[in-house]
Amino acid sequence: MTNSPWRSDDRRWALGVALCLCGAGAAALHCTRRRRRRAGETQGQPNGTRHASISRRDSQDGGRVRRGLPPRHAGPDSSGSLSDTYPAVDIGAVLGVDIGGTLSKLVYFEKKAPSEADPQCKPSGDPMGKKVEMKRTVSLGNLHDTMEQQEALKEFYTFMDQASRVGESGVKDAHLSVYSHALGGVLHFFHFETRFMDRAVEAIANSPIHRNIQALGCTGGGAFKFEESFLQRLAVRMLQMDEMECLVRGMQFALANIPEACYTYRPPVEVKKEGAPSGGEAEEGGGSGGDEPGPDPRDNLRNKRMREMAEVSAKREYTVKVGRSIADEPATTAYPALVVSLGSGVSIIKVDGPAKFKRVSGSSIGGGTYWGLCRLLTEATSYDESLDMARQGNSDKVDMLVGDIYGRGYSKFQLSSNTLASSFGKVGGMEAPGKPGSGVSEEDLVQSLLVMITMNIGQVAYLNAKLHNTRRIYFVGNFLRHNRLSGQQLAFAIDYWSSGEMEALFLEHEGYCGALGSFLMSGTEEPIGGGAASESTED
Ligand SMILES: Nc1ncnc2c1ncn2[C@@H]1O[C@H](COP(=O)(O)OP(=O)(O)O)[C@@H](O)[C@H]1O
Ligand SMILES: CC(C)(COP(=O)(O)O)[C@@H](O)C(=O)NCCC(=O)O
Repeated sequence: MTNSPWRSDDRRWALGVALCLCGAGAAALHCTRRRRRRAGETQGQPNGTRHASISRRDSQDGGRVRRGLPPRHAGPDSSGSLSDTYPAVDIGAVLGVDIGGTLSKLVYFEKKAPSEADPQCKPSGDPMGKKVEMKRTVSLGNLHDTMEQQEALKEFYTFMDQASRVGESGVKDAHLSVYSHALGGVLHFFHFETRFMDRAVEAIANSPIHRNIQALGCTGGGAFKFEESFLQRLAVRMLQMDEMECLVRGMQFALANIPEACYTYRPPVEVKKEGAPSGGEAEEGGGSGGDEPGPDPRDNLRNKRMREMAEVSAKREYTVKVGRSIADEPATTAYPALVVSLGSGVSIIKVDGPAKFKRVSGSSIGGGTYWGLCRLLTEATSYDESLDMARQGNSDKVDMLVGDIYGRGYSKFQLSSNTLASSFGKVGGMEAPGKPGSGVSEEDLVQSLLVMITMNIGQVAYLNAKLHNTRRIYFVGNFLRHNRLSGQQLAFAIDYWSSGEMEALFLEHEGYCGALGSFLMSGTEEPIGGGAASESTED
């Protein structure tokens, strides 16, 4: 791609912010130079201590690991010049970053009285989130102590307000902003593509915001990959945190503190039976398709539920989004649960209790696979566009169905004629696939691809849930962003394969759990080593 979201907007950012902040940009440049020098000095310390030693796991304190931000070091730098004194400000505590293989996610916190913010967020008591109280308010409490801190925060929030949309890639997900009573303020969410990280770093270096950030909580692979460039270019230290732990912590916090954080999809026929929510697309479920063989008395449909689902599966209609407040259920039903992270790749985590988890499996066929193949197969210029295309396509044009092979359904094993038998299976038999006149559109291809990747993830998730005896499967990650189709498919597949024993669950803040966890954890002090939270090893 030749378009550069960051480059095209660098000037706008810097100019806008400089104008708005009455020349703060120039001060920032001066400060950047000082900080760069300072970073160089840190690296050259005689004892060879590198900045990486700031990693939170390294600083032991009486048998505990201090996870809070390291103390700010205001005062003269090594030149001894007071005029070169570093600003006695560090607002890094309001930030949490998750730098993944494809997307970089930022969560930032803005302290507000409930009356100042939309009262969207009331504490709830989801058992999956119980006892996951973060002592985050401890470090947030000091943030407004001085005028300098307040000015720095104001500057930062102004900057982020202006950055609500940066070029093609930077997006503030304003619809996800939420008030947290537990934290006493609003959580905001922002993301951009990691491939633009170098340009993002340059844009930030040329803006005033980094000068008041000395260290910030960071997770994801990029916390390691970009550590050096953050330090050298911005003099910002990354406090590295494990991505699985952040993911679980962030998710548990969201479930416990954000009402309506969790939902699933159900078939209209089922929702209607239970009482359809207002606006639900309830309608009668159809039969199993006109070309189906009649019921075979020997078939082994296990029960009525299974038969109903086979009917629904014929139409693949898990279309109704249903809020899932599981707060009133006993905590015993909340665990164990499976968390499936649909990022560039797929990670599967078994959660046994608050902050008690283990990474049990993974798959390289994930969101990155979908988006990569999509770029090869179509002209889609953005992820969102590709999903809009998928919604318009007809994957049956390229997929081979059971009916294409049997000429009917395979009733002995409850495979209806429109069950997907082979993704892209028809293409092999086409005269000139991909050529004009083949009758296959990009929309058809991308829908087939989306279903293929989704079903593969669903199957890996289901088998792991079976293996680890988990009834609930939480699907998170940005593959589910702007992507109802995959959510609906997963809800259907998990329900169908498990004969209604398991449930697929989703989060409104699906892509931000890791960044949220990194924000929350960068202010906590907790024992590690032997603690369940550090149990993030594979089987
Ligand atoms: N704007 C986008 N650009 C690229 N991929 C996107 C975008 N929005 C969602 N995605 C999907 O989300 C995936 C990345 O999910 P994410 O949870 O952020 O993982 P990671 O941490 O590996 O970046 C991509 O592989 C893609 O499938
Ligand atoms: C390496 C990762 C943990 C990185 O996380 P991501 O940026 O994809 O969210 C993930 O891509 C993954 O688990 N991949 C699959 C590795 C495996 O086969 O288990």
